[in-house]
Amino acid sequence: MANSRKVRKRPVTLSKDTKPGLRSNSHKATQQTISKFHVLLKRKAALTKQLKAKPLSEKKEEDVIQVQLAQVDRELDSLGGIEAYQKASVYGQSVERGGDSAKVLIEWLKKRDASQIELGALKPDNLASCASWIENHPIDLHSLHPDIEEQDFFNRPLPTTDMDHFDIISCSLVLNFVDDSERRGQMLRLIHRHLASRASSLLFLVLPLPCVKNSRYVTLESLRNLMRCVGFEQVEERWKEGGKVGYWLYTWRDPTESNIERWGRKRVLVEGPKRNNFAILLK
Ligand SMILES: C[S@@+](CC[C@H](N)C(=O)[O-])C[C@H]1O[C@@H](n2cnc3c(N)ncnc32)[C@H](O)[C@@H]1O
Repeated sequence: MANSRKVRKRPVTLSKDTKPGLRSNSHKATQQTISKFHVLLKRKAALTKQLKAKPLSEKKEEDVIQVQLAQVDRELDSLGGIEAYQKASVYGQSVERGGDSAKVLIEWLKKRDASQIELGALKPDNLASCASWIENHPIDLHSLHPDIEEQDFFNRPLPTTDMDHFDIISCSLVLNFVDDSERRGQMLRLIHRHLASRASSLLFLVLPLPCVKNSRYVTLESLRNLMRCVGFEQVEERWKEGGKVGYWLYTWRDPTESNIERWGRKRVLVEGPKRNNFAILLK
C-alpha cells in the first residue's frame, strides 16, 4: 500500500563521481577485496566481543586486544575502507550475478502501489523501472549517493504510525555483512517490526549461497523454520547448484515464539571439516 511519502518519479542515476570506477579491476581482485574485508570485519567483531567480556582487572590482556583492534582498523583503512568494499560489491553485482538482485525482486512482485526500504543500497536507482508504483527508500551505513540515506538500520527509529511502516523490505547481501549471529537475529526482528503487520508485506532476502548450503549451523530447511519463528513465511526461493547467491521472498505473519529456545544457541546441523560458521541466533 502506498503512503504519502513523496514518490520519486524521476529515475535517479549514479552521478559520474560515484560510478564504480572499477571496470578495469580483475574479477579476482574484486573477490579478494570483498573476502579480505569480510575476514577483517569478523576479526574486529570477535576482538570487540572479547573486550566486552573481559573484567577490568585483566588490563594487560585488554591492552593486547586494543592493539590488535587498532591493527585490524589499519588494515581495513589500507584496503580503502568501506567505500572500497562497496565499490568492489557494485562491480561484483554485475560480474557474479549478472546484475543487481532487484531484477529478481521485480520479477517476483505483483504490480501494486508499495513503499519499500532497501537496506544496504549501493545505487539509488535499483528500482527505477518501478518508480511509478514503488516508492523506494534506499539506506546504507555509508552512502555513495545523495539519494541514499546514510543510516545504520539498527539505529533507525521504530515506526510509530501506519505510515512509517513499509510494504516491502529488501535485504540483499546485508544480513551476512552483520558480523555477529545474535545481531543477525536482531536485524530480522527489526525488519519484521518495520513492515506493516499484514500478510501482503514482503521481505526480500539475498544471501551468499554458502551461508545456507555450506554452513554447519544453517540449512535451507532451518532458515525456513527460523524465519517462521521470527514471523516470515517463505513464498519464493531461488538458487542454483554452484551459484553464488540465493534469493528468498517472505510474507509477513505473526511470529511463533513457541520453540524459540531452539534458535538461541548454535547447533551443528551438518558435520564436516569444510563447513563455514554462518549462523543466525534468536535471543
Ligand atoms: C555487500 S553490500 C550489498 C549491497 C547490495 N544490496 C547488493 O545486493 O549488492 C552490503 C552493504 O550493506 C550495508 N550495510 C551493512 N549493514 C548495514 C546496516 N546495519 N544498515 C545499513 N546498511 C548496512 C553496507 O554498508 C554495504 O554497503
